[in-house]
Amino acid sequence: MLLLGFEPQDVLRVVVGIALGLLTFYRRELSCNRDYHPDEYDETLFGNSEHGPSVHDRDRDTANSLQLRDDHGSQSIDPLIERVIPRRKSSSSLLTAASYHEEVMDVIPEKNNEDPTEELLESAGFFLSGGPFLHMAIAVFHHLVVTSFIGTHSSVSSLLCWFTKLNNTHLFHSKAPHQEKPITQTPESSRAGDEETEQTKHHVYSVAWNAGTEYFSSISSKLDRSNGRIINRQRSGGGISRIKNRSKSTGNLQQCLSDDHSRAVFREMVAMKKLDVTLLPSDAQVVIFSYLPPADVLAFMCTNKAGKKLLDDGDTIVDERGDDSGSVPLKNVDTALLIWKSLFQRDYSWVLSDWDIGIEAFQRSMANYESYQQRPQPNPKAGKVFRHILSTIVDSEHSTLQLRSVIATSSSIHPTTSMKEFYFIFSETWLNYTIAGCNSPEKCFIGLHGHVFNISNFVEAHPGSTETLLLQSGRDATVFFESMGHSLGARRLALGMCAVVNGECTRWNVSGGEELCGPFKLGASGPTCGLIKPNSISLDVKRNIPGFLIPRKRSMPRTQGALHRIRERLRREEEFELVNAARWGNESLGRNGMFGGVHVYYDPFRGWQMWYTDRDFNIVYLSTRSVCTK
Ligand code: HEM
Repeated sequence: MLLLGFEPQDVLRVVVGIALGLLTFYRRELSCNRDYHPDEYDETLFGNSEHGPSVHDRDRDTANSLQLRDDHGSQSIDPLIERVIPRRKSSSSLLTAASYHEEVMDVIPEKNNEDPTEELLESAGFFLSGGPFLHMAIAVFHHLVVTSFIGTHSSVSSLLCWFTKLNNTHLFHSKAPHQEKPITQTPESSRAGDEETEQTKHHVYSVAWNAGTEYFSSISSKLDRSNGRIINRQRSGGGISRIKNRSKSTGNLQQCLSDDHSRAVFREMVAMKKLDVTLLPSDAQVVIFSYLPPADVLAFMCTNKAGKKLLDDGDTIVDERGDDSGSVPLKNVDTALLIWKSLFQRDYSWVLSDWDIGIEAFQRSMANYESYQQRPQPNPKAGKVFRHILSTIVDSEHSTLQLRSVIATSSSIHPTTSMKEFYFIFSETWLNYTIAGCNSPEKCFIGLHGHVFNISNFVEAHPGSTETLLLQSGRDATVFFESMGHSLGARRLALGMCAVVNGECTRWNVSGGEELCGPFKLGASGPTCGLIKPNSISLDVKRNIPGFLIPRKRSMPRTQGALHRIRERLRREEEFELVNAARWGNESLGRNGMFGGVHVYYDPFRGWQMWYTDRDFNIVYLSTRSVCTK
């Protein structure tokens, strides 16, 4: 070795390397050759390899059964139910919730309850199995050869290079930063007829895109720094853990804005002319804001007067429309309305145009349109907002509703005068509005923690009785669900029935991965805001992670941030409407005239409504106003 030009310490390294390799091989033989005996499991439940499927087979079966989907796109849980419930029922007539729970918990593979010692052994086994050692040995060998034959300088760079390569392997995997492609063409620009207009528009959108990108990348870096400061202060016991807890799915920016320093940073950025979005043309502003989650739009609005003026359409709407054509001239005052309209279109409109349950709800809203039209018009501004909302829904790509005539002749049936307000009211009320009356065994939908679940295939197999579920379905039942203390198995079972996911009520970071939120998430329909179709790609990866949609254990209902004022107002109104509706139900229908009780919900197009199931199991919808004025 010395003759070949190797230094003594290099020789020593090689010897140590070989010794480690041998030790690894020996240790692996000793420790990793263990196997579990099937006796360790309860054979009465699982059988053994001779008499029944092994636990691994069962896990695989369960995973497969959870993947099955029915014709309507929701996952079918039949195989799981068939295997678990009837078997129990036949073996013992007394099916208690506890035994069912045990069985569901056993059948559904629980990944997170592995013995920590096993985990430790496993990782030690991996370390000693030679995986990392091989990379290291190659790097050292490369280093030695290059040191001896090429020279010290190039050797150092080659070693660095090797370690960089190592960094990119699965052992030290680091994700590339999120990068967006510049906009090349927009739907609007493709529609434009003449070339010149198209070029101008294209230019405007490029300017908008670049301004937006620059704007938000600078926010990101500043937030990164202020995040760093927050973490440091937390480490040094800076007593602001409250702020950390406040992080919502869209809350990075908001979270940082809770910090005085970050708020100042943000204000400073807005004050810099170069990054001032308020100075851009209005269609560029619409494009930029349509890439943001609503919480950040609100945060922007709160920074200064220009931001508020740009985004608050509450007081500025003036109905400029002279004819009934439905086309509204674009004025500066309309920018806020258009921004909130584009956010509504991005986040919620598909529910009313593409989801059959939502379409039915919307058609119900429109059914009494004539009678509403005859009412005196309280506010001419409301008519304009309503027309915009309708155009959003009808313009939707896959819309099945033909409501253009309604738009052309519509007047005020919608109680709000601001698109921003409508956006937030809808985000709070969509659930009870869309699934109202869906409480029959054939069409049974239920709301849990902000999401909608299609339990039609499960309702008859529910261990807590079919009637209990039917009584609580057709509305949000989180409180009832939680008060029964459902097990983790029950929660997992529900995941497969999810029909609409509320991006704001999910925990994107449950698996410990990065949080996809705030200004970092540029993209037309960011997964963190609005409603997401359960088959969306962004969800596929995470939806089966416990805790992502429904909390793993008994918890308060999940709510979305920044809506305290609206939520509080709706809650007070709901209490009042419920009392009135119950009184009306008792007086007019009596105890036997209905199944369950009278339920109320807020129709964002018509205000408070109520529904009940009559004696013949038909759903009856009524306006609270119409019954209370009788
Ligand atoms: C998607 C929705 C639901 C699913 C998947 C579900 C599933 C289950 C399961 C698997 C059990 C057995 C016990 C356990 O594992 O915790 C159970 C029990 C029960 N559930 Fe549900 N459930 C749902 C919604 C509801 C709702 C909304 C109610 C309304 C009150 C309800 C009431 C009950 C009752 C009363 C029991 C029996 C509890 C006992 O005997 O201790 N469930 N449910």
